[in-house]
Parts: sequence; structure tokens; C-alpha cells
Amino acid sequence: MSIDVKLKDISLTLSDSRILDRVGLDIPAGSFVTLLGPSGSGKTTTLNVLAGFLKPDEGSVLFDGQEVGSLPPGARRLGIVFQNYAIFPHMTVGENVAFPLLAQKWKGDRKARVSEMLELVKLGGFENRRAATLSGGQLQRVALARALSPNPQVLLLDEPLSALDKQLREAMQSELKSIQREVGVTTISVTHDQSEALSMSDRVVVMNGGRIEQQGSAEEMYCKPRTEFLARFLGEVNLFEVSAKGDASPLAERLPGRAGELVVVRPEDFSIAELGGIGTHAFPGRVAQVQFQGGSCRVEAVVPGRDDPIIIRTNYGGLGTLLEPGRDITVVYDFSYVHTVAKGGAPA
Ligand SMILES: Nc1ncnc2c1ncn2[C@@H]1O[C@H](COP(=O)(O)OP(=O)(O)OP(=O)(O)O)[C@@H](O)[C@H]1O
Repeated sequence: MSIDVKLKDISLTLSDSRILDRVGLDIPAGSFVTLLGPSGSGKTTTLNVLAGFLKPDEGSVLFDGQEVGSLPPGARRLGIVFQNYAIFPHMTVGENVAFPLLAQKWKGDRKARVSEMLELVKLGGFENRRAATLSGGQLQRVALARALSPNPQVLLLDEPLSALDKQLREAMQSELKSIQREVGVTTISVTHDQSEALSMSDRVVVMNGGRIEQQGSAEEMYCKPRTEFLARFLGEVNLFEVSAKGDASPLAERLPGRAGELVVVRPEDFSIAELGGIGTHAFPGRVAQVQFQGGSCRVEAVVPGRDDPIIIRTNYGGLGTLLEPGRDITVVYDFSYVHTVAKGGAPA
């Protein structure tokens, strides 16, 4: 079963500080939503309000249109996965997965349900293994199987993959997403990991200072940030201040937009060419630093009319000696496609 979840104007003050300020979320049934934001922005608090561990001062929490604000966590039919697994080490894998079934007096065949859940997380046949003998990745699968076993109506994930190393984390991201899609349970996740948020979520919600800064699809959030805060927060970015026309800088001449706005250019939207052919879509630069990063290369280049170097992400191949500090180059970018935000973090 899949239900929609709504938070309406949730506000919460703890120890005299406003921790959540009119947080509103509308999560469609079966979708995967991730809360992202700097430390202290209110992500975990929002998850705790959804779970019922914290009661907001104002606002309402609706599951499938029904107010659940007065229901304790145990009555909200939730599955929860924490960063530190919270698996009982002295029990077998099967006992761990069966635990919520016993607690909730599951009416069906418990043994069959446990096997079904272990198959789902690719741990078929692990029923009798002691939890203490499992790897980190396996423990997190058990945690997921245990959270899903009683058929929750909402799945809450609190930094579910952050205890895993990078390679395993990336593999688990796509697996977790495909399990979520298969089960179809409405899922709300909290993470610090931007690539996790962008790759797994149907919708990304960025929080800032207890408020929702912006929400939308991963593509929208990355390509069309509405505020300077979001442009700077998500991934690397070059921001160019649009100054009054007639400015002497050769870059300012080409920037569309109004004075006071910032032009947002992601590093991968610039490319590098041999010096020469400077036109509307290109300007001169000098390579300052080059970092080879495996799949791509991060280049810092000094350009006229700007104090900070610009950041360019490019493929290594074919550029040869162009990628050497001190080289004069042409930076190519089509400024007619630009996106702008208002300076100072206010929505454009
Ligand atoms: N019980 C409490 N009393 C007072 N302040 C609290 C309490 N719980 C949390 N806070 C404060 O609320 C703010 C939001 O905390 P929260 O844990 O929700 O942020 P977060 O975005 O999840 O941060 P992190 O990414 O570091 O986990 C922080 O400034 C925190 O210090």
C-alpha cells in the first residue's frame, strides 16, 4: 500500500530557538523524497516530526489525508532505517527481520514473510546467520528488510548509507532505489550526501535555517536553482555578477540579465579550446591549476574582469598540453542559455 504524506506549516521551537519555520511538504504516494541541507538546518527534526518522536508547536502531519499528529510513532505504521543499522547482534538475521512482525502481531505466515524480505534485499537463505558475522553492507540490507517486513505505509531513512565506504555506498544507492520502486512505499530520506540525494530521489528538498529553501526534481534543483544559497550549496558553481552595462570588463559585456543578478554556470558547462576564435560564446583565460580526478579534470582558470578563478570540469582526453598551468586558452560557453539568480540568496 502506498500513501501520500503532507506536512502543513510545521513550526517548532526548542530551547527558545526556532528549529522549524512553517515547513510544508507534499509527498506523492510511492515517491522517494530526500531532505538535504547544511548541518543544523532541521532535516532530522523534520524526520522526527514525521515519525512522531517530536510534536510540532504548530501545523499538521497528514498520512493519506488523515491527521496523525496525535498518534504515537508505533501507531503510524512506519519503517525506519538508521545510519548505525540498530540490528540486534545476538539474534540471527531471520530473528531480526521477524522482530517487528512479532511486535505487531503479524497475522500471516511469519517465516514466509521473512524469506520474502531477505530475497528482496538479496540475502536469500541468510535466515540462520548470526547478525554479528555480517559486513556493513549486509547489515544495512537486514535493516532494510526488517523495516519493510511489516509492510509499513511510510519508510523513513536517516543517513542510511553514510556508514558504508564510497564504492559500497554507490552500489547500495541504486539497489535501495530499485527496492523502493519495487515495493512502492512512500519514502523520506535524510542525507548529507549530495550525490546520493541527486541520484536516488524523485524529489529533493533543500532545507536552510529551519525552512525549505527549494524543492523539486534533482535536475531542477541542480540546473535551475532559484537562490544564490542553493546555487552555491549544490555542487560546484561559478557565479558572475551582472554589472551595469558599459562596464569595461569583456565578460560583463556578454552577460545577459539585470544588474544585481548572478549568472550561474556549472563547471561542466564550460569547455576549453586553443587560444583564438574569441567570439560571443568564448572568452580568453589562463590555466592556473589542474587537478586530474579520474573520470574528469578540474581546471581553475584566470579570466579578465574577475578576481576569482573560474572552475571548469572537462574530460582529459584530447586537450593535451592545453591543460598546463600558465597556458593561454579560450573558454567556451554559450551565454545565451544562462540561468540567473538574485544576489543575496533571495528567490529570483
Ligand atoms: N532538543 C533540542 N533542543 C534545542 N535545540 C535542538 C534540539 N534538537 C535539535 N536542536 C537544534 O535544532 C537545529 C536543527 O537540528 P537538526 O538535527 O534537525 O539538523 P540537521 O539538519 O539534521 O543537522 P545534521 O545534518 O547535523 O544532522 C540545530 O541547530 C540543533 O542544534
